[in-house]
Amino acid sequence: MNVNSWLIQNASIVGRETADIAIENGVVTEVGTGLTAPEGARVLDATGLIALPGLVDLHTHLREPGREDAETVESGSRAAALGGYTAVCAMANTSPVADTAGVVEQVWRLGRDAGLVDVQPIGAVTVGLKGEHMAELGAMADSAANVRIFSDDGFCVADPKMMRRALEYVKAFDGVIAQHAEEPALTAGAQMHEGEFSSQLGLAGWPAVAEEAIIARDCLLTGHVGSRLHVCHVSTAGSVEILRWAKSKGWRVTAEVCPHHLLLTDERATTYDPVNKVNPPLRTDTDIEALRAGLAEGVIDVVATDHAPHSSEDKDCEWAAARPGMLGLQTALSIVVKTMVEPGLLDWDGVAERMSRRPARIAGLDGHGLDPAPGVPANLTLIDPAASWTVVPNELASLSRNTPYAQMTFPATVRATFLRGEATVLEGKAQK
Ligand SMILES: NC(=O)N[C@@H](CC(=O)O)C(=O)O
Ligand SMILES: [Zn+2]
Ligand SMILES: [Zn+2]
Repeated sequence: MNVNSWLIQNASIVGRETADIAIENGVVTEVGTGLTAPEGARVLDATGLIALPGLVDLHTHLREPGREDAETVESGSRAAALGGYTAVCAMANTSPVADTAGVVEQVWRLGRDAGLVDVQPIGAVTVGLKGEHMAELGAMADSAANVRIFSDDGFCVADPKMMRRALEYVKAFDGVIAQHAEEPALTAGAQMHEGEFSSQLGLAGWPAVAEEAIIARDCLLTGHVGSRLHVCHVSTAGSVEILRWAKSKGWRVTAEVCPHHLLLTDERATTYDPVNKVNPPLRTDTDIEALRAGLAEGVIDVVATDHAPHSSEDKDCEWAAARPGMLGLQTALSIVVKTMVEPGLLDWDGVAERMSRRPARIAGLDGHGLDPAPGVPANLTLIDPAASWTVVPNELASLSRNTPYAQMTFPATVRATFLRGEATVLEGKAQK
């Protein structure tokens, strides 16, 4: 038996026609009806399931090196595979920071050894994420990790001159600067969204303008320099308007929204449960509506998880002391189904576009984000759209437990995930 050869029968291909998918040695060889199994192949009955190109996450925090108690490359990879992902981009805010060829190669190797998803390291823009000196972007790009996205995520590249230089530098290899848009002078001490609830609770607010001012500035810089900007975790209605304007200029700007910003509001802070503390913070119903519309329209290109595991010592404390961030990899698809597919804002092709094809294109991940067709690497996920599930924190694959969705029931489950024909998930269970 060849572990990378399969006949997947009766799957709905990206929500369209029902067909069989034949996979030989990790590559799709045929898509059609009544196919015979390749030699040595295993057969999987996918009646009622939807086959999507494997999901690609542009924004994942694995905590290795440095905080292996919160997540390792392997545990995060497992959570990703269970969430339907075949590739994740690993943020640079590790310890040490991924600001050298050595560290990005280490993360890349750990991902390859875990073998559950392709782990594509993101490199830091500045040394130690400090915003003072540019990191060795070229050396990271030329390394075995082949870095194309650079980000100081967790922190904003606040100095406009540094941002301009970084945008200019990455043009040489068609790289992207992914910005955590937060004007630090406007968010000092901030604990949650600045609005009705922050006044009520007496917590320092994080105003929408702190995000919007940086996005507007960076769009202008990118337009001026002719480089590529990607905006991380867009969270406000005003940001969507600015992005629409920047795109109308033809500037090379892309943007992501996180599932939690499509579903949860700042009212969650009234629980004082730090599981709801995240950066940028949960916003308002008006923002949610604009983010959903922007994602449907394509002003926001992709859904990214910002999976941010934190140990209980960093989360089970009072609100002000807790680290911001929440788990995301295993719930992202279900939340997109709930917030976008069920209300009729996206169909399955739209989901494939925003969770697989576009993120793969932005990250330059060849072999990902491709619909099943002869000759394409078999990176696939099989979804049961009719099933539902309830989030039980202890059952998640992450080493951390900081999900805001405990005991919530969501539509759609991931039944199987294939990485180059190897089943990383079968019957909803991780295979290693
Ligand atoms: N989103 C968060 O609240 N936290 C992220 C950093 C970040 O994405 O800004 C983390 O690394 O924990
Ligand atoms: Zn961030
Ligand atoms: Zn992040």
